[in-house]
Amino acid sequence: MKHILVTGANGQLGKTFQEIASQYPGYQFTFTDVDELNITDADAVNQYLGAQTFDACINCAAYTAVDKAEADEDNAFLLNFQAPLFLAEACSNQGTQYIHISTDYVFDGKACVPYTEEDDASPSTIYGSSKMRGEAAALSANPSTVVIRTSWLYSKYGVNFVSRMQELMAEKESLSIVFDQVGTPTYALDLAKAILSMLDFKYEKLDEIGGIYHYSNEGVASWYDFAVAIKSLSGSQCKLEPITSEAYPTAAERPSYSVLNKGKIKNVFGLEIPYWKDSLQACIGK
Ligand SMILES: NC(=O)C1=CN([C@@H]2O[C@H](COP(=O)(O)OP(=O)(O)OC[C@H]3O[C@@H](n4cnc5c(N)ncnc54)[C@H](OP(=O)(O)O)[C@@H]3O)[C@@H](O)[C@H]2O)C=CC1
Ligand SMILES: Cc1cn([C@H]2C[C@H](O)[C@@H](COP(=O)(O)OP(=O)(O)O[C@H]3O[C@@H](C)C(=O)[C@@H](O)[C@H]3O)O2)c(=O)[nH]c1=O
Repeated sequence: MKHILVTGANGQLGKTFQEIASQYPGYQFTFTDVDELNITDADAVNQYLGAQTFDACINCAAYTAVDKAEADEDNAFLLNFQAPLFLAEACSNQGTQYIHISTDYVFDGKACVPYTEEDDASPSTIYGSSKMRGEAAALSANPSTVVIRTSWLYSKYGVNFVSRMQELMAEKESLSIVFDQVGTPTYALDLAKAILSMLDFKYEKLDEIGGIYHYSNEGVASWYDFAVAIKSLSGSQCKLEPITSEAYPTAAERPSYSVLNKGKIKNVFGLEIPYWKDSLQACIGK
């Protein structure tokens, strides 16, 4: 029986792991959030990982408020850079496989073909910079770290673009949504299952293939396209207007293109990835 520690377990990805845990009888899960294990406390992290034997630690905790981070740099870096370093070091000391989640926002968005793991990260936001530093710190302290970059995550838990759109569509007659930022939505349930199948598929060898992997759903969409699909699946009558980013100023400037190339994760782990609209239907239909 493999023992998996999930940190940040009350966030949307963490709750998704909680939802599916019973479908994986080969794994024993320990779920922690800040009250049980504050990952910004190095001593607490060392003690927690030293007190029990974990085969893997999946870190779902992060500072994810992209606009707020612009004026809250210290806290964003504490959670997204320092804390992953503490976890990666503690995992290395204990022989625990560290799985770290990162983001498409490490890219500046100037590309026009999907980003591979070899492409240079050059974030334009504090959130993206803090996540980029976190990836690098974890990999340098513990080269067997598996970093999974994902994008536009949604689920039935917490606040995300899908829940926000559904709420706004119910309140307003019309919404304006940017169409010049393009990426790929990712259903947290698909990501969680992919991570568990990675642990299962080549678990014995996982520590030999540390590095960065890209995972999102298949396909490409703008936020406007995403909103149109949410509207259609939710049966909303709200009018949606496509606008440019210039017409929707935000504290953090999002990448205009952040599609991830998933060739590596599919080749190494033999993953089959669902198309984003099918997964959206699976989420909203639930
Ligand atoms: N959301 C998205 O669209 C995307 C997310 N990602 C990445 O995916 C991962 C999961 O994101 P998501 O599930 O959306 O994140 P959430 O923001 O939903 O969840 C993060 C969780 O971490 C908890 N947390 C905060 N501080 C600490 C701490 N010091 N110690 C332990 N736990 C803490 C939060 O608690 P509290 O709420 O009380 O602060 C929350 O429960 C992150 O690494 C994120 O960067 C990547 C791409 C897209
Ligand atoms: C609510 C709203 C947003 N938007 C725009 C703003 C922004 O450019 C885009 C997305 O909005 P959000 O702020 O909801 O999403 P954002 O917080 O940028 O989402 C990001 O979160 C982090 C954690 C990640 O790692 C990324 O992969 C990505 O998922 O939609 C509109 O155009 N109209 C609207 O009414």
